[in-house]
Amino acid sequence: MLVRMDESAVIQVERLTRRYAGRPGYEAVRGVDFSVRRGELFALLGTNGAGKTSTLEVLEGLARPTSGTVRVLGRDPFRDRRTVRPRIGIMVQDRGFAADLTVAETTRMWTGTLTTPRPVGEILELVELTSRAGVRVRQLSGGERQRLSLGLAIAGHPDLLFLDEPTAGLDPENRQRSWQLISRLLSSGTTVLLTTHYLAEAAELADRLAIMHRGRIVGLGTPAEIAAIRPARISFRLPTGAQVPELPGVLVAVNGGGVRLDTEDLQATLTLVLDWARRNDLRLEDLTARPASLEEAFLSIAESDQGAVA
Ligand SMILES: Nc1ncnc2c1ncn2[C@@H]1O[C@H](COP(=O)(O)OP(=O)(O)OP(=O)(O)O)[C@@H](O)[C@H]1O
Repeated sequence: MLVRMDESAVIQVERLTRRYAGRPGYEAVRGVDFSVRRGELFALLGTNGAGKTSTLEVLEGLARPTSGTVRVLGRDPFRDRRTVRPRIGIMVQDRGFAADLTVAETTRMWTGTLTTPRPVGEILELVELTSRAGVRVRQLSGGERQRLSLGLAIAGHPDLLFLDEPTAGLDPENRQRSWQLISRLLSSGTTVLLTTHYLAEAAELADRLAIMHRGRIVGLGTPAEIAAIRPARISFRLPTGAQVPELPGVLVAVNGGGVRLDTEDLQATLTLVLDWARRNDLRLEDLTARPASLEEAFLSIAESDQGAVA
C-alpha cells in the first residue's frame, strides 16, 4: 500500500497497531495516526494502560509495529535504527545509574559512547548540575537525578527528544525548574515528544497533544482546543433577593447562595451577566470566569468511550 508521508514531519505515525505475542487477540495500540512537526512539543497523554509506552517503544526503534507505518526523522526507526538512534535523545525515568560514580563520571562515561557529544561541562551547565559534578549519584535528590537523566538525553545534540514522564515524583518547585529547562531546549529548535500524567505539565509545555484511551487516540489538538470540548464556567454568589436572569443556552446551577453557569460562549454569557448586575446595581461576590481546564476535558474523554476531538 502506498502511504503519503509529510516530509516536514519529524514523527509520522499512520494506522499504527501493536499486539503482544503473549496476549492473542488483544491490541494494545489500535490504529493510531498523528504527526509531530519540527520544533514543536507534542504530548502523549492517556489513561493507565492506554498504549502510550507501546507507541513510544515503536517510535524509539525498540519494537516493530504489528501493522501501520512509522517514520522518525524520515526513516523507519526499527530498520534504520543505526541512522536514527544517534539523532534522538531518550530520557527514561529510571536509567539505572551506577550509584558510586559521580555526576561528572557518569556523564563522561555516557558521552564516551556518542559520536559528537556536547562537552561534559556544557551538559552539566544546561541541566544546572555544575555544582554537583563531584557528588556521587547515590547522594543526588530525586530532582537532580531526573536532571542528570535529561542531561544524558541531550548529550548528543538530538534533533528529537523523547521525554517519558520527565517530572514524575518531583515536588512543584523542581517540576517548574524542569519545565524551564525543557522550554529552553525547545527554543533552541529541538523537537520533543513528551509523555506525562501531569495535565498541568502538558497544558504548560505542549504545542499540541494527543489523548490515548484503550489503544486509540480520542483527542488531538492544542491544549486550548482540547479543553474547549468542555463548557467554560462562570460562578458567583447570588446577592440576597436577586434572581438569576434568563441566559440562552446556559446551564444554570444554584446551590445555596452560589451560582454556577456552564456556557459554550464565555464572553457572550459573561457580558450578559455583567450587564444584568450593572442594571440591577448588584455586587457579585466571588465572581470567577474561566475556560474548562485540560484536566476536565481529559476526564470527560476518559469517562466516555468515544473520542470527542479528532
Ligand atoms: N510486554 C507486554 N506483553 C503483554 N502486554 C503488554 C506488554 N506491555 C504492555 N502490555 C499491555 O498493553 C497495554 C498498553 O500498555 P502501555 O504500557 O503501552 O500503556 P501506557 O499508556 O504506557 O500505560 P501507563 O500510563 O499505565 O504506563 C496494557 O494493557 C498493557 O498491560
